Amino acid sequence: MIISADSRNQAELKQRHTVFVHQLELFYDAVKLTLTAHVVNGTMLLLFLQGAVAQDLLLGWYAGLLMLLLYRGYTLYGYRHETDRVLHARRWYWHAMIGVALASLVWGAAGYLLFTPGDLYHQALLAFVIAGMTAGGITVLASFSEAALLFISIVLIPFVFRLFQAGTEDSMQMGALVALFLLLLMISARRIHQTVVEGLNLHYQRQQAEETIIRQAFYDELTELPNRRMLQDRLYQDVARAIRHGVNGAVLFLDLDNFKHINDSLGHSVGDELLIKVASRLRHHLREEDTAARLGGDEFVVLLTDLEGDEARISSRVMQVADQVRMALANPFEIAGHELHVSTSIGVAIYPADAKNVDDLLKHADTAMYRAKERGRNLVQFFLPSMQVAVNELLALEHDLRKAISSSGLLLYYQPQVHRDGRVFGAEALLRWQREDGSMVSPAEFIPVAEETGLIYLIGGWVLEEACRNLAELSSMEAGCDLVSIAINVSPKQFRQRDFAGHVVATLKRFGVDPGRLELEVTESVLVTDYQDTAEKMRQLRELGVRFSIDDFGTGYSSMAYLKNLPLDAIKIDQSFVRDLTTDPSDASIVETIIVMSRHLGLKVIAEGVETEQTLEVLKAYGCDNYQGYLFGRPMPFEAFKQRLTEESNTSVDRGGG
Ligand SMILES: Nc1nc2c(ncn2[C@@H]2O[C@H](COP(=O)(O)O[C@H]3[C@@H](O)[C@H](n4cnc5c(=O)[nH]c(N)nc54)O[C@@H]3COP(=O)(O)O)[C@@H](O)[C@H]2O)c(=O)[nH]1
Repeated sequence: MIISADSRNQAELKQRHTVFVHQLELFYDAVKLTLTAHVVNGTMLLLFLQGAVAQDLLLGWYAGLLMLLLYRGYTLYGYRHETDRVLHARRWYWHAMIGVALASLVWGAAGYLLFTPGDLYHQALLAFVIAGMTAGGITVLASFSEAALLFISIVLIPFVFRLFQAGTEDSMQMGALVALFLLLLMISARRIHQTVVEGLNLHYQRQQAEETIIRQAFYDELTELPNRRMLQDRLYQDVARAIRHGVNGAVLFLDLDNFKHINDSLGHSVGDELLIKVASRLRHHLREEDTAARLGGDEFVVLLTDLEGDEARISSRVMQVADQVRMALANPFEIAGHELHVSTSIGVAIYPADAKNVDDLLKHADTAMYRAKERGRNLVQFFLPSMQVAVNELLALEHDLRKAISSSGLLLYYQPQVHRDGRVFGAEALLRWQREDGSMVSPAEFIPVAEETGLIYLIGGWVLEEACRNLAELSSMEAGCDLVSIAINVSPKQFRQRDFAGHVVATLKRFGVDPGRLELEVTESVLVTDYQDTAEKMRQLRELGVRFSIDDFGTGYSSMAYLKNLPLDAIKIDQSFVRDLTTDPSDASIVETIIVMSRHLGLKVIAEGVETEQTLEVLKAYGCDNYQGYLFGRPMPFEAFKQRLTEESNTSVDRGGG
């Protein structure tokens, strides 16, 4: 409330000052005309009153008039050459007022000193000239009512006084008329002044409204940098200019690597402040003719224009600027008591070489920026045509994947997990995408795309639901199947969803599934990022009975701390160690170590990718009791998996088991 009243006051003050500056402008614009009126009327008076007034007096008055003209000419010259009329407006106002006061004195003196008592003819001539001066005066002085009122009062009152003082009937009648004229002039002066000021206020408000419209349409509200529309416009013009003049330009696409983390952990106001400071550093490090724009979020674009020379020179110049910008943003930011460190990935596209079209240029620079991120962030990457091919393929994949999600193109396969005695105790649910032509796309190919595009939320939700639906169906089957559990893969992004645990619980409830039969496979990266949040979600689900296993163990961080502290049930030894177990002694010792360690920690261990009997024998010898791999069955459709369970159950009944 206080802030808005404050800013309203400031806006009013600004308006008043701007209107005042325009009033002054109008005043000085009229000075030339005023000087002409002084010369013409003064000279007429000199001629008319020749012989009727003492020569010395007349010439003395005329000399005074010329002095006045000199002063006003001098102030007009000074005002015209003033470099900051806004800042020094007050000073020029006082010069204007002094000029008006002096003019009033000169013409007031005319009415008083050049008055001819008893000579009605010359009195009328004097009245004629003075009336002309004052009537003209109220229009040219209308921008300042005080100036107009001062002028007409000081000029006319001594003249009226002399007319009444003369005492004749004619002069007194003329005095009354001039007094009436003075009154009318005062009223007119006020009205003209009001019209002028209202006009100036309206002009100011319209100008402000236009500026606001332009600002909102072409500038980013937060950072006040040009926005996407303005950038596109400038880029369009500069590409055309570059082609015409045979020069080059560069588009630098900037993305702050850890902005999302800062925004999420410290709040949006800190995030906003950071963006404002980034914008200010960008402005500071660029030449006047270059443009820094904000596209939205933490994405900025810098436009470097007029780059001349051969390809090598241009590239090295752009690299130099890009590195300067990157380093400028790498200096810590002090915001709300935090010292924030930001790194920036920059993608570069050169025009017209890389593209002549605005959209393509921005796309290419964006693609290069993504490549910089893939290469490890905090880097500058120039666009290469091969990148575009990869991007197009990726976009096509994303498009097809979206279609597959909405048209039941996704399937869930199950790969049996078996115990030492060959009994199936569970299965890993593995996603399959069957294209319309029947071909299968590997999850290894599309899960990363789904992660990148956010489609993983939809897909992960579908997998959970499908697995629960299948688990419910298994529970309703005859004896022998009800102990089987299903493990699903949970992607890091999916796990970090705010309501992930709630969603799992709701889905289990919806299908009436025992939580103890659901296992969530998470990778080591999930466990080490945002530890508190991960631990909380795991505990919440573990309390209900949901189990957790670490997938691909040994390929990531392999921190002992999380093995000890998090509610884990099983470790899955990555197939890359299992595959060469019988031939590679290092892999053999890694596998053996993991098995021994798991046993000590009270964790179940499952070996993935078991393909041969020899591998199985070694695993058994090391004490590993649970296996998954082609040796026991490839991932298969749910119906086939059910069939397998039924067959096993029958075999065990035949053998007298149960
Ligand atoms: N977030 C999700 N990720 C998923 C989901 N479904 C699968 N995936 C991940 O995709 C990756 C590739 O999976 P896939 O092609 O299905 O490969 C799995 C098995 O088929 C394969 N496997 C199993 N046994 C053997 C074997 O004996 N030899 C051999 N060469 N390959 C074998 O291993 C993959 C199992 O991987 P893992 O999850 O590490 O246990 C893979 O990373 C999946 O995780 C999903 O629904 N969500």
